Amino acid sequence: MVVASSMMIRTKKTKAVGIPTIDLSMERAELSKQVVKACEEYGFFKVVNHSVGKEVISTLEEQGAEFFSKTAAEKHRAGPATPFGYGCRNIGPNGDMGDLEYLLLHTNPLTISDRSKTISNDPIKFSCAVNDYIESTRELACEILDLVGEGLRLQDKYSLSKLIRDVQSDSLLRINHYPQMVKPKSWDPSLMKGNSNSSIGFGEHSDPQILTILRSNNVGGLQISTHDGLWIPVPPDSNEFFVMVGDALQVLTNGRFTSVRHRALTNPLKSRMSMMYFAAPPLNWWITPLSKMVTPHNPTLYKPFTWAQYKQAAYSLRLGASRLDLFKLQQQQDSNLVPPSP
Ligand SMILES: C=C1C[C@]23C[C@@]1(O)CC[C@H]2[C@@]12CC[C@H](O)[C@@](C)(C(=O)O1)[C@H]2[C@@H]3C(=O)O
Ligand SMILES: O=C(O)CCC(=O)C(=O)O
Ligand SMILES: [Fe+2]
Repeated sequence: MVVASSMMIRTKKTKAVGIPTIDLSMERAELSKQVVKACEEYGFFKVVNHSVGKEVISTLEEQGAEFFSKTAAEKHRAGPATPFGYGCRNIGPNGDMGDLEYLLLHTNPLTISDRSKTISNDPIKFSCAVNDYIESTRELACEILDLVGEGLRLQDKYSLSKLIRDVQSDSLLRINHYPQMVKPKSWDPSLMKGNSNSSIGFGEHSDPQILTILRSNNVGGLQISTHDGLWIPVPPDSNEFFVMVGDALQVLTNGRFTSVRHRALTNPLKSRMSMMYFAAPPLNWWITPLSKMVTPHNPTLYKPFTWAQYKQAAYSLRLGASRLDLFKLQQQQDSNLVPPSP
């Protein structure tokens, strides 16, 4: 591992696994190498020494907490989330359920100001908190994508961040609230995990976008899945951010990076609040492997598609689906079936 440091975590199977932790203040050439390495190995890492202001984070956290403390009837005024607005237990349009409630917002400032009217008694305060947080996390996402551009030695190192800087970007902000869960007598066993007291807050999936910037309060629950199928609990850190590779970045890098599968469990003692900025391109932009990522040895793995086409596929499938399979080139899917030439 070339990562600067890592948090050592012991899973139930007592396998020690390090989650890469990357110090953004380190020297640039080494930093870009570490970012690429973490994206390749895990599709997930923690960043420290980022430039997002503490007040920007705490202001949105306060606004989120104020909203979730309202009565159910008040909260439902901001819903249902189809897909934007307030949602409770239902995730997406295809019957996925989890023990959480959430606000899902498009990052376009006009839609935020409109939505804020149903979310807060002080809509201007709410929309300012949301806009400031989006601006800061977008900058962080761009910084990381520029480091990826440098680490991969792309001709235009800004080509990835350009995808999400556009004013028409389809990026989203989500605030999830996982209430403290005391196991009731009539518990739905399908939502329980093993014999622990935790239930599934947000089921296993990968994020469809380019990059996710996640931050939570100091309550654990997030887990990532390793290549050998183990679930790794991620120790929470309310001052720092976690970065996840999404499906679109997997395609842009022609499979060199893999989008990370993850899930969130509830905590039996404390409620958890997380905030995700999902960095996405404009709807009509094409997602196709970057030319530098395609060589005779690494032929393109995916059919070209627009972000709108990918979203349509994502929303037609269940949360945990491996939706990228729909866009794999037939040649690649069937390569194992082709008999070797004589
Ligand atoms: C079940 C679903 C919820 C989701 C849309 C989908 O049909 C499949 C992808 C899901 C996901 C996961 C990451 C983000 O939380 C999200 C907003 C996204 O872009 O894709 C959700 C979607 C959602 O909750 O609407
Ligand atoms: O709440 C979390 O920690 C993760 C949620 C998540 O993965 C999502 O909203 O896509
Ligand atoms: Fe996610």
